[in-house]
Formats: sequence, structure tokens, C-alpha cells
Amino acid sequence: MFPKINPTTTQAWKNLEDHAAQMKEVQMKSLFAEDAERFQKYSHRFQDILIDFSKNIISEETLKLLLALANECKLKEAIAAMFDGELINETEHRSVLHTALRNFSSKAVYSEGKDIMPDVKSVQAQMKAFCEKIHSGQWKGYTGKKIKYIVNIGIGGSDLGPFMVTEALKPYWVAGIQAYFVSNVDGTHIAETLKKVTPDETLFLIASKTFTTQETMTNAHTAREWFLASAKDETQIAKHFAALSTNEKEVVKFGIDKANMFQFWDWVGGRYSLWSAIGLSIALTIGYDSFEELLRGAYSVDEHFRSTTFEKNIPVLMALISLWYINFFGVQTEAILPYDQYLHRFAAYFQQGNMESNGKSVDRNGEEVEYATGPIIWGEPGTNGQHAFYQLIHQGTVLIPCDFIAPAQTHNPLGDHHAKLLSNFFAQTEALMNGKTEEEVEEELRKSGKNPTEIARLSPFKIFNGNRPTNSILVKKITPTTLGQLIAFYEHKIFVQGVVWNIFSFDQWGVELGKQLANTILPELENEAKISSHDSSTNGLINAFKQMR
Ligand SMILES: O=P(O)(O)OC[C@H]1O[C@](O)(CO)[C@@H](O)[C@@H]1O
Repeated sequence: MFPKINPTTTQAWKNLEDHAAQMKEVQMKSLFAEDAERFQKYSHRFQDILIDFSKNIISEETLKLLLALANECKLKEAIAAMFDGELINETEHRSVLHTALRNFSSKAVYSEGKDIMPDVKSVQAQMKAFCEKIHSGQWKGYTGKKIKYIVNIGIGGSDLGPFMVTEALKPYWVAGIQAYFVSNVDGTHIAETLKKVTPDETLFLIASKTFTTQETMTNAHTAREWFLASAKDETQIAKHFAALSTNEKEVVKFGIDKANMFQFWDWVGGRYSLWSAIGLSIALTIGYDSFEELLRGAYSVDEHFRSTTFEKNIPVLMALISLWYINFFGVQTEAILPYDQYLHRFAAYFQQGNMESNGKSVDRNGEEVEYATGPIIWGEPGTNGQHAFYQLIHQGTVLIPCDFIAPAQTHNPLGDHHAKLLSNFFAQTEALMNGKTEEEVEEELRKSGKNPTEIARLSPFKIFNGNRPTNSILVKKITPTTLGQLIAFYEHKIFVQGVVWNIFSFDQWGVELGKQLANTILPELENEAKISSHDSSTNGLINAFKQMR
């Protein structure tokens, strides 16, 4: 196991603190003015993806120190430990091997002494055969019709990944298949979905690693009742329900045929599970071959991550540059801004990926951390975001490093839409870096005919300080391959940060307390009795709810 190092005790951390004091005085635009090669030096190409880190408040010295920090925190050893199946998820005593799900080498991968690749390949073969049956129409519903609707019922990692990917890859959807995703326990979600599908043409995928998650089980039972209200025959459930899970016992208890169970394993974290059987909704929607391309894309990044020197290692650089702001500039939040409507769930997906992984305040030694860890992640597609929250990014009091992502080629070449979209993408990062000086503002106001009094009054509001960092990620086209690559970049970024912060990125104890309390409160809502067992606010709210309902 790699050592558990408090990053603040490293020499690199101390050096970075001193260096940050100097860099806080530096303007990015001066860095560009001083170095005509800056873009070439700080941008990296990975197949059809270009990542430009040059619009960051970093110098060669910054990167040298950040890389020294990674080395002092034993990142190399940590990467090897993950890929080698060591039990790095210590609080759950598990390996972390989502990378094995996209391992296209012929090499064995071991977890707790067992080569897991035969099981992985066998489930993939099962998924492929199932997709073929559904797509060819060989698989028939209870009235003899072919399956037209896929309804994935899952939440968190059992929903966000498949939903994000199927949306991102809409141009690849198999003709005749329509996918829906139900996650929220709010009955509205399933009720509205069921209005769009027919019982005899729908396949429900009950996606849950544990098969005990309240939301998913509640929705699954509602779907089952809805289905049986039409089919009126429990033996027909086998034609319309499949389970994606690690928990065979619970799947069978629910009444799903074992033959319709697609298995995955404890060493797949929920938020890293789209590559596993949880991806069946993806494979059914875009076809198994495209699903495999997605996996292959991720595999190519895994190889890059494992073998590329840290100086040129894209996820390592993404992680360290982000950490530079979080730990040395006091940054608390990052935005992910895809200039691609198909990627409209990308930020939401990595909200869970990042915040559930690195939203921790106890280190791997069980000590409270004395430094910042995971940031708040959020974002919306461009240009919608521009008309909503960019005001704050440009002129607000908080520094928000942003990732701008755009495809060079669109799947929908309509008139000049794409040129307009991309002109905004380029303009925003330029504006965030350069800002607009007082002189520029005054000159502009003068030209627009304002008098000196008006110029003096208005100019403070129109100044942009600039120097706001961005990464630009330009992708030739969003395809299964490039999407797989993008996702894997972000996954490994999260891993690298977790290593440097010395936290366990693959457990999620922080979601338990709320679940426990909800289980206590649920029976209290079953009658009209006045509640007095909580604090006065919780009692007051529950009692008011009982009166209002
Ligand atoms: O797949 P399951 O077991 O239903 O869990 C769903 C989600 O719930 C969590 O455990 C907590 O939100 C996530 O980590 C997971 O992705």
C-alpha cells in the first residue's frame, strides 16, 4: 500500500505556499506577452482531444513544484496500487478496479488473489448477446411485440452515468429504441415516465449496486405493479425486467429471473460503474459496438495515465492545476462548462463523481484534515450558462476556475450555429483572462458619446479585472471514443487529487446519516400523531406537514 502522507508536511507544499505568494501578483496576460510559445508549452494533445492549460496562473516553476508535490505524495505508487487491485478503498476493504472493466489488454487483473477478467468478459458477452436479442426483435414482450422502450431505474451512480452518456451520444441511438431514466423517489418522476411507455414494449432495468436503495426499490416496485396491472401474469415479468446489480440474493427476492441479472462486483464504485453492467442501458440505447468504443476510449486514457510521465500526463496536470487553486488560492468551487448541448448532464455527472469522492474532511490516517479538499462542482452547457451565472464568474468576488469543453465538429451542422457557439467558447476564455481595463472602458465610453461625468460614473461597473483561470478542452467530435476519453480524464483527475489530499476517494459515508434519519422519520409520517422526538424545528416541520397534507 502506498504511504499515507499529510501533504502539508512535504517540502513541495511549503515551496508552493511561498511560490503562490509571488504568483498571486502575476497577470496571465503578462505571461502570454512574455512568452510567444506559451500555448504550445502548456497545451497537450491526446488523439482527437486538445487540452490547453495555458490560461492558468501558472509558470514552469509552478508545474515543477506541483509535480514535486505529487511525487512526494507517492502518486506513482498510488496509481500502481489502484491498477494492481490493492485494497485502496480501505474503509470498505475493497479494490478499486473500474479500469478492469475497460481493460482490452490480454493481461490478468487481480483482486484479492483472483483474476477478475474472466468474469468481466463473461458479463460483457452476456450484455452483448442481450443487446442483439433486443435490437433484432428476437426478444419479445408479453404480447409478442419487440422492445421499444428502455426504462432505467436507478439513482446516483446507477443513473447519472448512463443518463449522461446516452444523452451525450444521442446521435448514435439505435433506431426504434427510446431510453428513459427514473431516479427520484418523488412519484412524479416515474408517473411522468410511465405515461410515455407501453407495458408490453418496455424493458425495465433495475440498476442498483446494492439492490437495497430506497429510491430505486420504491420505483422498481411501482413499475412492477404498473406492469402487472396490464400483463396480469407474474411469469411475464421475466420478459420485461432485468437487474444490474452485485446483490443476487436481493435480485431474486424482488422476483427477477437470475438469467436476467447482469452482475458487477464490489470493486466497482457506484459513481464509476457506467463501464459495468450498469452501462446496459447505454449499450441497449447506442448499440453494444458503440458501448465498446466508449470503453476503448477510456482504456486508451488508462494507458496514458499509467505510463505517461507526470509532466505530460493529462489527468495528473488537470488534478494538480485544480489543486493549486484550491489549496494555495483559497478556491472552493470549479465549473464545468460544455459547449455542446448533448453534454448537458456532464457537469451533473461529475458533481457526484467529484463531490462524493473527494468531499471528505478526514484523512487516510483518520485525522481531521487541515487543508481544503474536494471543490463544489457545477455547470451548465454554454451558451445558456453565459446568460445565467457568468456575470459572477467574470465580476464576482469568488475565483472560479472553469473547464470549457467544445467539439470542433457538430453532429448538427445547421447554418452558422456551430460557428456562433464556438465563437462564444473562444471569447469567454479570452475575456476571463484579459478582462477589460479602466482605460479600455473609458475609451469605449468616450467613443459611444458619453461625457466625462458619465464616463467617471459608469466606468467602475464596466471594468473586468480578468486573470480568471480556465482550461480549454477542444474535442474533434463527441463520439463514443472521445467521450470515454473525456470521462476517464476526469475520473483520474479525481483519483490524483484524492491521493495528494490523503483521503479515501472511494467510500461515501457522508450519505448515510440522512438516509438513516429518513428511515426513522418515515414511520412517523404514517399516522396523525403529534411528533416530539426531534429538535423543535424538525418536530415543527413534521407536524405542520401533517396538518397541511
Ligand atoms: O447503486 P445503488 O446501490 O442503488 O446506489 C446508488 C447510489 O447511492 C450511493 O451509495 C449514495 O448516494 C451512491 O454512491 C450510489 O451511486
